[in-house]
Order: sequence, then C-alpha cells, then structure tokens
Amino acid sequence: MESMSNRQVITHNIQSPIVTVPGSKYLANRYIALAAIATGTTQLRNLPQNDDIEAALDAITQLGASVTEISPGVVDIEGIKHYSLAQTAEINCRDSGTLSRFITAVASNLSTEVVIDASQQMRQRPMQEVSQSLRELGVEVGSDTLPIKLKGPIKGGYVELDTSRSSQYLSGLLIACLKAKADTTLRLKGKTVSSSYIQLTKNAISLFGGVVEEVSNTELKIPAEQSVSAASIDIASDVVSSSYFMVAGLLAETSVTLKAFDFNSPQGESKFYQVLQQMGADIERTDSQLTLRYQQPLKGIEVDMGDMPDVVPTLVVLAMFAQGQTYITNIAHLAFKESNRIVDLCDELNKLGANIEYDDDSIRVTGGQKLTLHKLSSCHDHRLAMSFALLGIKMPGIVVTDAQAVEKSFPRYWEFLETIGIQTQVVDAS
Ligand SMILES: O=C(O)C1=C[C@@H](OP(=O)(O)O)[C@@H](O)[C@H](O)C1
Ligand SMILES: C=C(OP(=O)(O)O)C(=O)O
Repeated sequence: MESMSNRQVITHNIQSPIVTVPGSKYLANRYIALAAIATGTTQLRNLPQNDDIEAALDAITQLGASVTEISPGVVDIEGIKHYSLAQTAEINCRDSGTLSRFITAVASNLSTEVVIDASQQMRQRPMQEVSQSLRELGVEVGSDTLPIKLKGPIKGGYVELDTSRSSQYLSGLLIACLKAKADTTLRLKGKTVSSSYIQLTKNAISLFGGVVEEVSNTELKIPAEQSVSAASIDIASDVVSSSYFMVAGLLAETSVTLKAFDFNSPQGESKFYQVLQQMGADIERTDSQLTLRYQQPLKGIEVDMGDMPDVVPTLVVLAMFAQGQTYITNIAHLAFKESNRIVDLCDELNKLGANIEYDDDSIRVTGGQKLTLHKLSSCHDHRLAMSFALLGIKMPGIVVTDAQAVEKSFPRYWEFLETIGIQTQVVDAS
C-alpha cells in the first residue's frame, strides 16, 4: 500500500464538465466471486482498477481460479476446477469488507484449509455473522474475526442470519451456497440493512445462471450443487463514484453531466440524484446520460439513507452548504464501515465550525454556518477522503490527511478532479 499522503485542494475552475466514471466495484466484486465458481472462462470488461478489486482477483487466484489480464480493464477468469488444493491457501482482503465477507463464504467450498486475513482496519469490522453461519452449514471455522482459518466444504442446511449490521453476509452466502452439497435455507432475522445490495447480488447470480428461490420475504432457498456458467460482461459505471462529481457541480454552482450513468441499477445509491433533485438541483436525463444543474440555493431535506449508505458522506458535505436542516435517518449500519461513518464523519467536519449533530441512527446538519479552515483526517476511509476534498470548492486550501485512502475504490480520483477543473497537490504531513 502507498504510504500516507496528505492532499490540499488549491483552486478550482469547474465549468459544466462531462464525466465518465470507472466501472462499478460493487458489480465487479460480485462478478469476480461468481466467475471463480463458474465453469468455463468469464470475461469482464470495464473492470475498475483499484485496491479492492486487485485484492479480489488475488483472492480467487489463491483459491485456484485463473486470472488473465487481456488489456487494461479486461480480464478473463477461468473458474476453480479442483475444490481441493495441494496446500493451505492464504488470502489477504486488505481493506475490503465486501471481499472479506464474500470470500470467506466462497472459500468454504474448498476441502482444503484456507486462511483469510485483511488489514488492521478490516480486522476490526464484524465477521461473526458469516463465521457462525458457515459453522452451522458444516464448515470448520476457527474464529469470529479476521484472521479466520476455515475448512469446508459447505454441507448446506438451515441457518438463521442476522442482517442488521450488514447485507454483505447474506450476499456472500447466497453466492457461496450455490455450490453447497445439499440445499441451503437462509432465514433472515433482524432488520435487513442495505437491502438493495441483495437485489444486486441476485441479479448477478442470475447472470451466471444461478438460482435462488424466494420462499418468503425472510426466507431464501438455494438449491444444491448448481452448475454456474461463465459469462461475458461489460461492467456498468460505479454509481457511488459518480456522487462526488454531482456534488462538485452543485457546490461550484454549475452543471455536471455523467455519461454512461447506470439508471437501471438496483443499488440504492443509483437514486442519489433524486435526493439532490429534492434539495433543488435541476435534473435532465436521457437513456444513458444524467445532467445535474445548479439553479437555486439548495434546501435541506429529511431523507432515509438506509439503502444509500455509501453516499452519506457526500450528502453531508453538500448539506453543510444548503439552507436549513438536512436530517439523514436509518443509518446505524454506517458505524461498521472503513471508519465509523457517523462519528468520524461528523466529528471531523465539526472541526471546521459546521453544525452537525448525530446519534446512533441519524445525522442532522444545519447548513450555512461560518466555516474556518482546519486539516481534516480521512480516518483512512476513502469515502471521507473523496467527500472532504470537495470542500475545497468552497474552502480552497483545505488539507485532507491520509488521502491515499482513495486507492481502495478510486485511485485516479485526484486525476479526475483535475480533469473537471479542481487542482490538488500532495503536501507534507506537518
Ligand atoms: O454488498 C456490497 O457490495 C456492499 C454493501 C454495503 O454494505 P452493508 O451491507 O454492510 O451496509 C455497502 O456499504 C458496501 O460498500 C458494499
Ligand atoms: C463500505 C465500503 O466498502 P466495503 O464494505 O467493501 O469495505 C465502501 O466502499 O464504501
């Protein structure tokens, strides 16, 4: 990983930019896991190049899949042929929550021992819903936090799964249990958070010919030993990466056009532009292109962001410049991200003189405060780093520390900012 670097936003001159963001890491994570258990060779095009996706490709290689880079952003993945290996496989999930949860489940299909580890930060994030479920499905699982040593295969059966802290546990099990030795029934208990991500997973499974039966709203059945078939896919653009450019345009009081916008995505964040529309942004859309235009001062709103967890930092930064209050609800699960995206996000922004209150499940921003420059830490959270940098449009000179955290999902972020007219530079830590 790149060593810690700080970024300063120097100037901006944003004039109605047109942006095409890279492919979706959310879709890529699913397609990579499915390609690993598919028969044949899957081709993925427009694959985003970032730390999480690199880690995912390395991980499936450790499990016996074979990855060939055809050209930048195009890979062929030949699925695992033998579910037993000559020696223990070791996987490093780095900072990726999605990979940690997905690969722990997928690796449980092997009859060989697998050791799954991750960064210090990821080691702190919850895994026990996955480890306990896998045990109940017949897998030997050594611990409930990373590093986890396990040995499969998944026998199948019945499991009650708590999805109140993350939907990723369910997504991982849905994919992995396609290969279980007997049918698997998953009953969901607790409130399911980030539920739109489950639809994203189900759609990806269908694309590879897999079947998940919906017995009821809270019960899913996965028939055993499915033959999952390789696919050839152009990955749609990342709906969360696009949020930074939307907000950049609004903060600069101009328009922004996003090309190849994934309007059909079931992912909650694909509707973020509608939240901005409610705040007063003008929206124009064609089949594949979205334009947001600043027309009037934005107004605070009350909004349930339970299904849009990853754009909450983007929204909070914008809300600081909107009139009145923005009340963001249903976000308790943000405590379990790369940082505590309630506490860390708000505490950092309040250092500027913002008026942001929060509790376990909500954030209330009172816009229009007088702000003064203060160095902000990304808390090693890429979404905080990218959102905080946008403050430079209103507060040139702002410094974000630990800014290389963007490598996790969007290493070319600074280059993209430059292209739309926002200059940043690396500055030293003092
Ligand atoms: O399944 C996925 O790809 C993800 C689900 C969400 O997590 P939670 O379900 O933990 O909220 C989201 O925040 C994360 O970035 C990616
Ligand atoms: C929370 C995120 O990812 P993950 O859970 O995969 O680490 C994210 O990308 O904002």
